[in-house]
Amino acid sequence: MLKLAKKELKDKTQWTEAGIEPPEFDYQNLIDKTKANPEWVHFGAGNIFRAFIARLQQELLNTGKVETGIIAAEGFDYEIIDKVYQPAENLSLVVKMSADGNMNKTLLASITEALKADSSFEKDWEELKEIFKKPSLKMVSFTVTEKGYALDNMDGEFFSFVLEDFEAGPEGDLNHLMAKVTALAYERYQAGAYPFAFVSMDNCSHNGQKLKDAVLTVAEKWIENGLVEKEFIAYLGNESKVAFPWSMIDKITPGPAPEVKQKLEDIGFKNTEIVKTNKNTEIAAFVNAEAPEYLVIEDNFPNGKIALDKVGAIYTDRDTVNQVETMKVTTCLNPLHTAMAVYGCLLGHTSIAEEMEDQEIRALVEQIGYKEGLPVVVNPGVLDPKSFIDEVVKERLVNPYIPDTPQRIAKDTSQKVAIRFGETIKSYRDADDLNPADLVVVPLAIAGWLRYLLAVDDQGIEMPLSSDPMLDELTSQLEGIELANIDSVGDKLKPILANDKLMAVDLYEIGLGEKIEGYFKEMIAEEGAVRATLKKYLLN
Ligand SMILES: NC(=O)c1ccc[n+]([C@@H]2O[C@H](COP(=O)([O-])OP(=O)(O)OC[C@H]3O[C@@H](n4cnc5c(N)ncnc54)[C@H](O)[C@@H]3O)[C@@H](O)[C@H]2O)c1
Ligand SMILES: O=P(O)(O)OC[C@@H](O)[C@@H](O)[C@H](O)[C@H](O)CO
Repeated sequence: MLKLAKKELKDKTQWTEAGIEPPEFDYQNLIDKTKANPEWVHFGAGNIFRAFIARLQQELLNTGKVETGIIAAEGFDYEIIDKVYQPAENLSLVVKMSADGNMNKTLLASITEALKADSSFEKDWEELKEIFKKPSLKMVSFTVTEKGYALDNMDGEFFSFVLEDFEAGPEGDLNHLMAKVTALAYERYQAGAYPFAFVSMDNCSHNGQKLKDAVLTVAEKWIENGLVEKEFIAYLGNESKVAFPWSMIDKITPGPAPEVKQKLEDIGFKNTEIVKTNKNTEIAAFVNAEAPEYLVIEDNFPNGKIALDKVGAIYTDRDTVNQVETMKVTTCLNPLHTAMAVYGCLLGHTSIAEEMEDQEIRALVEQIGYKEGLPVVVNPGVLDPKSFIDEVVKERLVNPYIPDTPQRIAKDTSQKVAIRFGETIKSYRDADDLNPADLVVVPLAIAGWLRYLLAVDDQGIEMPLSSDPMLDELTSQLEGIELANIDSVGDKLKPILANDKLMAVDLYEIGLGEKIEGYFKEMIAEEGAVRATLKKYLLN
């Protein structure tokens, strides 16, 4: 039976006959070896982790280049483990969607355990502590979204549940993931101060620094409160002991799609239930993603590195990672995505590939990338920005088989605006021959996001907003703004556009605040005004 279960792995033929590539190693043996000498723990057991990261490890396992698997840890959304990992005995199906419609299917068996990282799940938490005490541990990686690292709000105040963690110390019942992983690092420190690397693989600018800052902040507060010895910070700050390599990861991995579920059911695959958890993760035992993929990691691993460079990843120096990441996250992919997400929702789209057939959206994407982004990109050498953006625009976003939606990408936009648009704005501010006030498409994207937050589409019909930790705060700031009533805007946009944490800079100080207010007002003038505004600024 094509069911994800250890016993079904024994009959390899049933999988190959169904066009599914089974693992070429003994899963139970892998589980035992990994338990004895764990090398890799990954936090954030979501979609990209299985589609890309764990799949690379499977390729290494298939060819005998590594001998242990990955231990998945989930420190936020425990339903993922209960509803997806446990019923499938930690196995998954990875479906790669090519542009010709071909679905390449892999039975993923490189994840050996899935643990809930919280002291309320005593057995799992104790096991994680034991894993962190093992000298063999090389890498602890993360795909936990930008908000997974945030200890404070937009006003720079620590969240109340983080303040509780500062008081509780490593032995307490911790709330925030960053406090939990600091507590686990403390276990390792006490066990022998063994070396290892903490690797963020999230789409945040300078992701390694972001992770390091969060972990060090927690550790400093614990020292201040007399909860751990001050030598702990020296261990965390010593790069030959604990490194925080930077990385860039790229592979468009939408949530599990109904059309893929149907195709899998058609071949008799059983684990097709799609779950939406109470914490808004859309997940299934199968994961669907595009074929292109890029993983660039700073080569800084004090306890040795996994041979990911044998399966396409690039290990390089920090400056190069920074340039590649800046290229992808701040100019050549993610800003295009965020702009087309908010405008796509406003214009009634539910598919990214379909949006690329909408001439205003296509112009938006092309101009934000080629016209305003590309001029400030530094060529990182290992990837060429022009070829990269060409592939994004001409091959990836248009692939009709990638079931991606503007609604997925619009999630958590408040956490991303500063990075995806703010970095380009700063580059224009800092360049001698450029002026941020001359930008058109980047401010149009920001105005589009504010227009999106009104939760009414371009036809004047109410639309649901994707989840975002700042949704209540932002929508209440915009309360009272009405379509076809420009006066209702008043000063309501000002605190948002002037917030340098949200926007990366005070947009009024660099001459963009009023411009964005103007675009916003044009877009609420009447029904259809969003499209008319895009036409006016992009197609003339
Ligand atoms: N999906 C993609 O196309 C893609 C591509 C490149 C990079 N990424 C990066 O990976 C991240 C996750 O993407 P995904 O596809 O796995 O998403 P997903 O929704 O499938 O999983 C999100 C994961 O993040 C965890 N998480 C969410 N909020 C958290 C919080 N506040 N604290 C701790 N953990 C939290 C969830 O529990 C879950 O494990 C993205 O935000 C991005 O930074 C994703
Ligand atoms: O994952 P996020 O929330 O940071 O951003 C949404 C998408 O833009 C993103 O997931 C892309 O698909 C990804 O960055 C492609 O590599």
